[in-house]
Amino acid sequence: MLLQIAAKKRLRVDEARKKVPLSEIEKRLEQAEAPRPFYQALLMPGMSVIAEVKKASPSKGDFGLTLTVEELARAYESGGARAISVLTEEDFFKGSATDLVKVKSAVTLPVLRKDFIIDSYQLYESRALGADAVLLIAGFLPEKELRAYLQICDELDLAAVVETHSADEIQMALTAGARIVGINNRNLQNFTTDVNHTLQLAPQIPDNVLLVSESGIESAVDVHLLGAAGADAVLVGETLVRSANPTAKIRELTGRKSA
Ligand SMILES: O=C(O)c1ccccc1NCC(=O)[C@H](O)[C@H](O)COP(=O)(O)O
Repeated sequence: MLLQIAAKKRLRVDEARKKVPLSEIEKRLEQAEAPRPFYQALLMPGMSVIAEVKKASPSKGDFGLTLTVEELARAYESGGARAISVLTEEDFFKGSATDLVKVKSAVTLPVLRKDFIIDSYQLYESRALGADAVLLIAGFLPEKELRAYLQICDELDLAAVVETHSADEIQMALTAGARIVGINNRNLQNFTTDVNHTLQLAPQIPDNVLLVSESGIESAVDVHLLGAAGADAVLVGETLVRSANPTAKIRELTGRKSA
C-alpha cells in the first residue's frame, strides 16, 4: 500500500511541477505571510491536541463527514485544539490542497499539511499554500534526504514533524536534526494501532525534542498515559471525525474547556 501511495504521489508531484514550476512558487513565496507558530503551540503547558481533518483512509474507507472542512476545523478550534492537521493526499485519503487553504482561512490556529512528502518541491508548495508545518515520514526518506528537507523547512520557516515507527527511525530523525518527532502508533504494514507503541518508544526522545503521539488515540485515558510518558502532543483523526460533537470530544480528551 505504501508503495502504491508513493507511486501515485510521484505522478501527482510531477504533474504539479509541470503546471506550476518551482520558480513560480518561489515568486509567490515572496508575498507569503509569516507562518503561524506551530512549534510554540505544542510547547504550551498540558497536552496539545493536533486535530485532524480526515475524510477517508485506505483501511477504513470514507468517513462520511457531515460538516464542511471549515466547519470541522472551527469545531476543533472551539474545543481547544492547538493546531489542525489537514490530510491533503488525494487518491487514498480524499484530501486536497484546497482543503488546506480553506481550513487555514477558517481558523487562527497553525495548520499542518499531512501528506506523503517525497520531493523537496512539496515543501515549497506547502509553504505557498499556507501550511505552517509539514509531516516528513522517516520510513519514506533516506537520512541524507531527511536532513536536506529539514534544512529547507528551516529556510522556509516551516515547522516539521518527523514521523517514526521504530527505535532506528527515531535515531535517524534525531541525527538528521528533527526538533519535533512523531511516534506513529499505526503499523503501516497492516494498519493496526496501539498507543502502547508510543509508551515503549518515548524514552528514546530527548527532553529538548517535542514528542507527538500519532494515531489510534481514542480516550482521555490514552491521552493521560501518553502525557505521563512524555508526549507533548497527540495527533487525533478518526476519533474526532467519527464523533457527533468534535468540540466536546477534544474537551473530553484533554479535560480542559479551552486551549
Ligand atoms: O489512517 C490510515 O489508515 C493510514 C494508512 C496509511 C498511511 C497513513 C495513514 N494515516 C495517516 C495518519 O497519519 C493518520 O491520519 C493520523 O495519524 C491520525 O490517525 P487516527 O487518529 O488513527 O485517525
